[in-house]
Amino acid sequence: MSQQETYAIDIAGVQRDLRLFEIKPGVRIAILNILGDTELVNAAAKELAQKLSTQTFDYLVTAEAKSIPLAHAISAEMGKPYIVLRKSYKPYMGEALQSETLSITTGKPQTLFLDEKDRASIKDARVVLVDDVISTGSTLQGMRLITEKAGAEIVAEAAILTEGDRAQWHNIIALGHLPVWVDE
Ligand SMILES: O=P(O)(O)OC[C@H]1O[C@H](OP(=O)(O)OP(=O)(O)O)[C@H](O)[C@@H]1O
Ligand SMILES: Nc1ncnc2[nH]cnc12
Repeated sequence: MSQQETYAIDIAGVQRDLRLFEIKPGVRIAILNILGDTELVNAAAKELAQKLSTQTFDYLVTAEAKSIPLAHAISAEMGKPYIVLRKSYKPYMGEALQSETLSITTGKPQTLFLDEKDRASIKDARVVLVDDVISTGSTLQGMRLITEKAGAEIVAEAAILTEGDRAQWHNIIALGHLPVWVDE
């Protein structure tokens, strides 16, 4: 196993040393946590907004939690509203739609909920799905299922970084890619 503890990356002109973390025995990923990192969020949002500028859409859609500031910043750049799929249900969400995910970082199922008011907003709308990192794609798949169930059309999918199997993610609008380190 490599002794490397961090992974250096340039994201939209911002340098960061991402901490390597063993998510399961023999498998390590470089953790990107954009919460609180205003410089990185704003730089990434600006570049992603530029890449999305050719798309005609009504809403950005993201999943709680770490990618919320990214969706907010892209929304501010592009003047388009955003919707957050929540990971716990509150009674005020009414007849919410739900779908199950299993992200690489969490290792156990999580449920995404689309509030009934947001569900009404995206019916027949054109949406762009946004995530901070797309790794196994489980969160992305959950977002796809729930937005399609709500009657939205997905016109693009964007992330700051993709991760792992690069070939899977050639249709994703992204600013870079992260390896996954697997012990021999
Ligand atoms: O492609 P996947 O394997 O699904 O992984 C990607 C997801 O994993 C992380 O979220 P996490 O589950 O850690 O939740 P959090 O943002 O609420 O911390 C990340 O923010 C993505 O949403
Ligand atoms: N490298 C990573 N950092 C933070 N969240 C992630 N979710 C999936 N891969 C991730």
